[in-house]
Amino acid sequence: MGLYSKLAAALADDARLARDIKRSLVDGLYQPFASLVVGAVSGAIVATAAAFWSNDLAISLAAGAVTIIGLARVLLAWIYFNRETERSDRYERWETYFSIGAYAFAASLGVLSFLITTRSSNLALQVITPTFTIGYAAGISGRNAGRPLLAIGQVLLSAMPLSAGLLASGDGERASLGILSLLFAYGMIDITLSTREIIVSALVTTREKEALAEQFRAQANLFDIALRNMSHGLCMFDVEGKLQVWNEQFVRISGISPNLVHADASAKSLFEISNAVIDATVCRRNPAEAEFTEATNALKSGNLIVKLPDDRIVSLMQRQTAEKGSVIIFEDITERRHSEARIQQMACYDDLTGLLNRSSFRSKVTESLKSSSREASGFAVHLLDLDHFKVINDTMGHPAGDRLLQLVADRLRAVSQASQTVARLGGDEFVIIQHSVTCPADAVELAQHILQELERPFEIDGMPVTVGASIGIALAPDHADDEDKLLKRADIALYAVKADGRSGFRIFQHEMELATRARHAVESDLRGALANGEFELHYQPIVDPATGNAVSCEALLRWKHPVAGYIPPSEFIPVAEDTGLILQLGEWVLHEACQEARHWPQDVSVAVNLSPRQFSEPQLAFQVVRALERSGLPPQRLELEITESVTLGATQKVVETISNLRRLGVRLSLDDFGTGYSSLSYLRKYAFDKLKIDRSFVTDLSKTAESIAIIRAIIGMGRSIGMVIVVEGVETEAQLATLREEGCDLVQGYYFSRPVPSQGIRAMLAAPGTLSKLAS
Ligand SMILES: Nc1nc2c(ncn2[C@@H]2O[C@H](COP(=O)(O)O[C@H]3[C@@H](O)[C@H](n4cnc5c(=O)[nH]c(N)nc54)O[C@@H]3COP(=O)(O)O)[C@@H](O)[C@H]2O)c(=O)[nH]1
Repeated sequence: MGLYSKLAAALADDARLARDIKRSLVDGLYQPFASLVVGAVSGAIVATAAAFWSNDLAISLAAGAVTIIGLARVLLAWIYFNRETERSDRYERWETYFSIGAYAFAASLGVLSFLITTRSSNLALQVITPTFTIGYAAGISGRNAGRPLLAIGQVLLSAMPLSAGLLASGDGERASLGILSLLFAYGMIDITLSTREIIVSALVTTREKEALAEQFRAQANLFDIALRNMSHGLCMFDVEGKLQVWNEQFVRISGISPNLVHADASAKSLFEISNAVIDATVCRRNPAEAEFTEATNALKSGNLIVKLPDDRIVSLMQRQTAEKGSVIIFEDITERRHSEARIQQMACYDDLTGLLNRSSFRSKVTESLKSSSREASGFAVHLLDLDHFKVINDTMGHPAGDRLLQLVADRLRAVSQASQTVARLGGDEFVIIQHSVTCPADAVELAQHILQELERPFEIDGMPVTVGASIGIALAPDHADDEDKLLKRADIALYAVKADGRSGFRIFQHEMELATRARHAVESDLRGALANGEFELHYQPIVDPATGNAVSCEALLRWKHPVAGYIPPSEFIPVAEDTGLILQLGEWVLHEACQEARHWPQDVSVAVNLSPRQFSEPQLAFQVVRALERSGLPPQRLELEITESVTLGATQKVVETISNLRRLGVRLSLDDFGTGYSSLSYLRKYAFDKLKIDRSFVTDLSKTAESIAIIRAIIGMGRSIGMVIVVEGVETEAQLATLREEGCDLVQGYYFSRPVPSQGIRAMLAAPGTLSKLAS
């Protein structure tokens, strides 16, 4: 490539150079400072010598210029070194300043050489000055090669006048020196351009390296930040299992002393130091394998859970690196495990009793069904309901109710063997799965055992509390082969126990299901019966045995089913109570009875039965007022009959309802006395007007001496607290005679009349002779 093309290429390349490289090249012009000083001082020495020895004004002027310019350049360099910020921000300006000084110095040196070769005859000067100039040009071509135009300019400005002077001398030897000097300048320019290429490429390479190093440093820094700030522990092992990289979290999570964690520590030694053991609940253990080998194998499949000596649980996850090493991520999952266990506990167990809950029970039944079909063995489901739990809950408060449920759960746990499953389905409903039941007798035995255990009094708040239980039993696979059906059939059996008066157990029988279906049919028909006018009230007189006059009549509900005919209240009242229909029905009875009583003699009252469910209805007192208002019946002519179960579970609401009713002026009778708790304290507390002794005592009058004794005692007690005693179920003259002898206030029963429709009772009341004839 020719010199010109080289120069053009260099200049074009120069234009493309990045600013910082150009800045470095300009900076290079001022470096080293000493070289500038040496150049200026040597130039000044040569110039002084020339001025002194030549005794020529022009030479002296040129020598002065060399000296002054040289010194000015030193001053410029000094200023440059003292303006640190300015010199890098405004390097173009500093390049210009330097170029002016450099061109001026080269030109003055060239002029001095020209003048000496043409005007001085001093041999020493003719040697020293050109030599210095050529030396200067040679040095400058290398020193300033980074700025080629400047270096070439300096070479030309210093060497060309020297060549011109030598050529102009007319002397052949000097002329050849002049030509040599020209060739020298050409060579220097070529060297400048080549050197420039080397310098620039070195600078570019350095710059790229620095950029790479910076990039690497930034990445390393980011990596370090990421390592330090990750919540997980991390360590990286090389192909030989030697530690290469780790973070603080690794040290913290692994519990290994920090001074034992160092580069090249082996994975095996770290594992051993940590004293970690593989969590057997997660990994299948192979006792033959050493812990570390087993851990390594487990990690190969991706994940490993270990337990540390301080009971922390750590999860390890391994990834292989491209270099066949491995990166292991550590996570302390102790908290997560505990939360999972808590969630699991909450999902599967009943919070109050710690027994399995309904959903776990269902899964257990499913499991039991599967295993029973595999092993051809049977099992029993005992569905258990506490008797009168509501009463205890209402009277003693919910905390006491909760305590009772916990104590019941404890006893159930104690009676059931380890293989049996005990669960609480909700409220006071418990269930037990009894495994390996070969015959119904096995289930009977357990049910009896449970009942015995639950009959023993519990101690709550220092007080003995007695509850019974009812148990419905279904046998698998005989009664059902799916959990829904099994539970449903246990429930049907339980319902049968309750219908029989509770406190016992029954094993499911298919007839029970028929009864349940019939009950469901009643339930669905009952919903439309009121609207269809299928109900009517019959009335039964309550008679004064002394006069034979009816003092009141009890209203008794009858359902005239369009297909089934008369359905007795014992069949539909419990269904109406369960479904809540009793609330509407009860209101209708109240209205109907009050309206009817308006047609009776004024001294005859009407007695209306109220179900316990009606008492939980805040509107009851209002309904009574409305019935009285609409019928115009005076409140004193209305008697409300309630059973003991209402008073037993007396909540504040019930107490308020009873006192509201009393304030209205209506009278209250306690019905079926003697069949329940027969508590004297209730009689006093609610100040009933009447007490009705249950008809079962009258039935037994002729059979047991006890019945008469009880009736006598109740009559005596009632009298003492000013209550009217009514005895129900009088069917014979003999019974009437006995009761009259005992001083019974009022009697009721078939002996006088069965319950009759309104026309019948009206006729009876209009002709009192009918009843008195019987009474006499
Ligand atoms: N909440 C409501 N309950 C009601 C209502 N109407 C009735 N009932 C309750 O239904 C139960 C059964 O009643 P019923 O079949 O009508 O039987 C009553 C009488 O017929 C019967 N009785 C009367 N005298 C005799 C007799 O000499 N022998 C005999 N075997 N039975 C007789 O007793 C029933 C009345 O009992 P009681 O209520 O205890 O006074 C029954 O519990 C009714 O309370 C209603 O409208 N609401």
